[in-house]
Amino acid sequence: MPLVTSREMFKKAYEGGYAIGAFNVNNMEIIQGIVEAAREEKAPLILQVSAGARKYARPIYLKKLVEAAVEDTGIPIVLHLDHGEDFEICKACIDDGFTSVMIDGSRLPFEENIALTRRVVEYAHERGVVVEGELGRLAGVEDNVKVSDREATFTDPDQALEFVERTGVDSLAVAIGTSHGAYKFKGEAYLDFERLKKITEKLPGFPLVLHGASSVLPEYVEICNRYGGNIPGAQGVPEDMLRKAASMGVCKINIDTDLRLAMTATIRRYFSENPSEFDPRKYLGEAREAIKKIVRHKMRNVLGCSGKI
Ligand SMILES: O=C(CO)COP(=O)(O)O
Ligand SMILES: O=C[C@H](O)COP(=O)(O)O
Ligand SMILES: [Zn+2]
Ligand SMILES: [Zn+2]
Repeated sequence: MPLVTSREMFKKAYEGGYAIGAFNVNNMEIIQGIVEAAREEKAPLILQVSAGARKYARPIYLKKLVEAAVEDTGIPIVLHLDHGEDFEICKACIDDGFTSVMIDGSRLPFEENIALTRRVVEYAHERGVVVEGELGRLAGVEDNVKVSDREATFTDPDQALEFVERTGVDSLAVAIGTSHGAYKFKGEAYLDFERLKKITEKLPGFPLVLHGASSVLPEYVEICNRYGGNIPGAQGVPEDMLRKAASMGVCKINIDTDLRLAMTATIRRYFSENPSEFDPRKYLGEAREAIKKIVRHKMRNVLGCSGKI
């Protein structure tokens, strides 16, 4: 099966009240860990590539690795651009064979976000590619710009409807209190489910996307810190909140930080317990296993997409 778009996946996910996991990829071990999990869970999958990932691995390497994953596993995989900041990067990815792109105009004034998103949608749809837009701003570090909690603005439900109608996007990332990275909440975790409900009511049947959805599992934070790391107070989105979001029109749930933490915790522990080992295959192999384990857990116990191929 070749790369697919998310159109059918989202339709089924919406109707079934579950979400598809969108996992960020940066190298071979991460890709292999994720796709092995998806294969064993029989789960549809979105692999997403950020501008930073393209810069790190170089576009052709990621593309070829994902192609290998598609050929090797035969599962439906979407190749998605995460947080495309301008028309040019979206065009480059579309021309390169991506089946989905995100144009992130959320930093722009409403009208400019609409104009930019509309332009990407026209280019993408002519080529059979789907587009995710974003309205509202997440707190935390995004696009290399620090957005303070104060400036973060949640998605307005009326604007969401107007945005979708005027741009023709296929899915919409909304801001309801999540943020990127490992420090999502200072006190108790809070997501604005009332707002999510209003957005869903304005856009019935329309797939929504939740960014910044890592749970920052205490187990991995603890291992990082025990073996020389220094990430005190890291906190993510509780998994039952993600389950709830998935039952309320959120069809795509973005996870990157949890994979980074699992990988780093595993490698830190390996180095500490095996000081004389220096074969990268040993520690990267364990890191790949850790990624597979956490992705299987997410699919089966949180997103609900296991067995949905
Ligand atoms: O939203 C994300 C990628 O677009 C990832 O969010 P996390 O930092 O919570 O993993
Ligand atoms: O949303 C951000 C993702 O976690 C990707 O992060 P990155 O830009 O460092 O690759
Ligand atoms: Zn954004
Ligand atoms: Zn994001």
